[in-house]
Amino acid sequence: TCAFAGQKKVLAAYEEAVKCGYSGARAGRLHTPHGVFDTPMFMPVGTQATVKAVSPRELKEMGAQIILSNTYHLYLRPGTELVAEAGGLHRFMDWDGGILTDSGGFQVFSLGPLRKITEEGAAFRSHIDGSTQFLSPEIAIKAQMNLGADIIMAFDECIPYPAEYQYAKLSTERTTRWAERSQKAHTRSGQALFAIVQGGMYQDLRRVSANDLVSLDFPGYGIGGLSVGEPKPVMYEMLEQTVPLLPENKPRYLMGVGTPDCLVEAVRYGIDMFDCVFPTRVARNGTAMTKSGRLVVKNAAYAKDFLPIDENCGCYACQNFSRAYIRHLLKADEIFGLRLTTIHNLYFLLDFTKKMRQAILEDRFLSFREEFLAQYCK
Ligand SMILES: Nc1nc2c(CCNCC3CCCCC3)c3[nH]c(NCCc4ccccc4)nc3cc2c(=O)[nH]1
Ligand SMILES: [Zn+2]
Repeated sequence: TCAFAGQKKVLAAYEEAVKCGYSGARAGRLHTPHGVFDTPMFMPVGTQATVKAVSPRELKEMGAQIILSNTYHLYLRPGTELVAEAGGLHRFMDWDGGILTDSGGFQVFSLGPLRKITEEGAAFRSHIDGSTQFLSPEIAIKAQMNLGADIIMAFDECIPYPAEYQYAKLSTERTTRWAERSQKAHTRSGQALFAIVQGGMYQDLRRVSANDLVSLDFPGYGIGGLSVGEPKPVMYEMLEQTVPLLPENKPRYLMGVGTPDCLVEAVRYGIDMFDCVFPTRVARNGTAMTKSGRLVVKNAAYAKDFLPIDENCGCYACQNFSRAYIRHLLKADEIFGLRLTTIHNLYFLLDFTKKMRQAILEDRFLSFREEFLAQYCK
């Protein structure tokens, strides 16, 4: 099971926080069949059963605990039965840490060119061969049981932004019915099924969604329908409305959020888990993440810069190579260049969540947040 046990709540800081502004920040431990993991945590994304350009050994070395994979992609190719025959995702990709799979809801609505949503589920065209496919709560849960992740997600609709109130209401109610169907279809013990809170950008719908899903009693909760183009203050407002309604002793997973300024704000509201393609995606076009913002190492300015991307960074790229060298590799289309920027960006975010955890445990999270935000330009 996936119990959120042994969470350490530093009451003194919270008391202080409550007086000068809400802080639900917490440092917890997540129990799964593949280990006990520290939160807050960033989860590297491996869409097709690989975190692009890095090996499982390098992921372990940089401190990755749980990685993501995607039901939508693996269902289309190579097929989830094949992965089950291979012994499941952990065996297939040689990863013995934690794995979380998304249910495919988001990808169907964001990748699928054609999409028709009914009470039954979602019809879409495969982005690989254009064939017509169909996903429902039952199909998505069966696929995730085949893949064998430690944490799986209920089949949901990520409401687009902006959306009319009426549409958001109907979709959120349907997502709750889909969560119940996901729960009924989930028969694999030792595997945790998280529900996903929706509600668009409407406070009342967010509260109804959270309350309905809490009464269905899941071991953890994703917060969906955010980071879909809404202004950041709106995202924070939705978090403020939603997170306090979720059980304190269960993990909260903010889906698709991955820049450090958003992570530190979300942790303040009580989020424990994050995933985002951002760090690996921008790495592949030569952008490195640093505590003062982004550094486009491909720029001519770094042609003769023999310093590392970040001299205080402990990652393999910063310990051994210069900006000039990495820029040269990227300009020469050398795969090793992408590997180095990816390793740096993943290490940066994994290390950032470790630093937030330490700050929470030492009663200094709010000052950590202030200092970080002062230095980080979006
Ligand atoms: N079920 C579900 N998933 C969501 C996701 C996918 C989370 N990442 C899965 C991961 C699995 C492995 C393959 C990759 C995806 C979201 N991602 C975002 N924003 C990302 C916004 C973004 C940020 C940077 C770059 C691109 C997009 N909002 C999301 C909302 C939902 C949601 O309501 N329901
Ligand atoms: Zn580095």
